[in-house]
Amino acid sequence: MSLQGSVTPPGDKSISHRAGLFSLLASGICRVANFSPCADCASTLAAVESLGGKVEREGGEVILHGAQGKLISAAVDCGNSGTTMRLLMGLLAGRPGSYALDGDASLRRRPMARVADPLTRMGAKVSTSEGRPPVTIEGAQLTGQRHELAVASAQLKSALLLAGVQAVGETLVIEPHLSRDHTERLLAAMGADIAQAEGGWRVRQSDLEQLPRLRVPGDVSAAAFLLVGALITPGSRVTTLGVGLNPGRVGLITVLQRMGSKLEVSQEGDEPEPWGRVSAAYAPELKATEVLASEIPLLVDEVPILALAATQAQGTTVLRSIGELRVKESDRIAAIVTQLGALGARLWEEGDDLFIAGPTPLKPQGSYDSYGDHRIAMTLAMAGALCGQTLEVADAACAGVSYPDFYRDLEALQQ
Ligand SMILES: O=C(O)C1=C[C@@H](OP(=O)(O)O)[C@@H](O)[C@H](O)C1
Ligand SMILES: C=C(OP(=O)(O)O)C(=O)O
Repeated sequence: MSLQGSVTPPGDKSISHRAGLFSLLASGICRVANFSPCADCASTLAAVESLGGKVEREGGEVILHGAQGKLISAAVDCGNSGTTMRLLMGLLAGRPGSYALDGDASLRRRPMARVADPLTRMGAKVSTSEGRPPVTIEGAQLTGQRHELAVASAQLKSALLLAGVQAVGETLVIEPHLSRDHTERLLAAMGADIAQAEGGWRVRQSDLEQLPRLRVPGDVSAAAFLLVGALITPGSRVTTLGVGLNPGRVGLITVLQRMGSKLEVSQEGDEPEPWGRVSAAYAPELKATEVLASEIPLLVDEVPILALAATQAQGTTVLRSIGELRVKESDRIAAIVTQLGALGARLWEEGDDLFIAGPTPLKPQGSYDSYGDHRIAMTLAMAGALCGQTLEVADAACAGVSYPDFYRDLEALQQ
């Protein structure tokens, strides 16, 4: 069965989170079109409301009423969403009040000390449970600091910039490798005093004003599953429409092009960020590649689906320094190795590097596990599509964490 046709993926999850959360600090009213319908962004909107922000929904748009930093002390459930929790930590650290942040069993396993420690240096009063959620915050007056991050993480960088925009003095954030810059772009558009400096970003205390309108581009990380499906499934051609093309998010496209795939990208607009269409056609002669540590943040959520593509490429693909994947919704390295391995793929880990030898025909037998991780569930669904069958996957419905209509869109493409 091939994949044929076009798909409009949901609004970008990262940008939707930021639009929702930043309204807590800003004045004005923002009408957001194409806000992501995913469960993670629903957690963000619920968090905004529990902290005193006003959110309305009208004709498919989300209307955010700026709370101007006047928040209410609250216990906030961040669900499965690391972005919600980490960005809120930075945002709430500078607000007067007491806040408690918690989440589901997966989020409770994820590291938060990487955010709590630098915030503490800025004067924040943050406590964690041995570096993990639940997190409590007593708002305090923050002081700007210079931060050189040990990990390239847009969530950590964003938390510190959100603290910095409320802090006395200058805050500088320098990453080991560049990561997505949605926070920097949106803060600048909302009037923040933010600029590039010393290879990172510096920010000063600023009043923020919401954009009156914001149209969220489609989520390229959601599109990625269907595009890779088309590349590896004979006879396929899929176009994804209206997807975000932020340079910090298109690492998968660059790597797949290097592997010899037929991927076409055409930019059609640049508001609020570059966006356009991406088409993929079956590529029978994919070649293995080496993906460098500096490229990983640009495709961090696409590693599972890139690993599936690599099982169909000639030679051994190496993904360097992907240790961050161990602390996502599941240990994604373990999940990829066991689940793709159970399908017959030849892949192994060496330290924080992942090796995938191809091409290997995949042969479904028995049942598979998503570990409750949406990116693993969707990767397994695309492996099934390649094999022309629907795999039995435990908790396949967790795809809704980022892409609620994923199975409907996949089915519509299957010919
Ligand atoms: O900033 C963001 O919106 C995100 C950043 C990434 O996490 P890290 O920055 O922690 O790697 C990514 O995995 C996550 O899905 C969304
Ligand atoms: C890691 C992810 O999200 P978060 O960190 O926000 O839970 C993801 O969407 O793959």
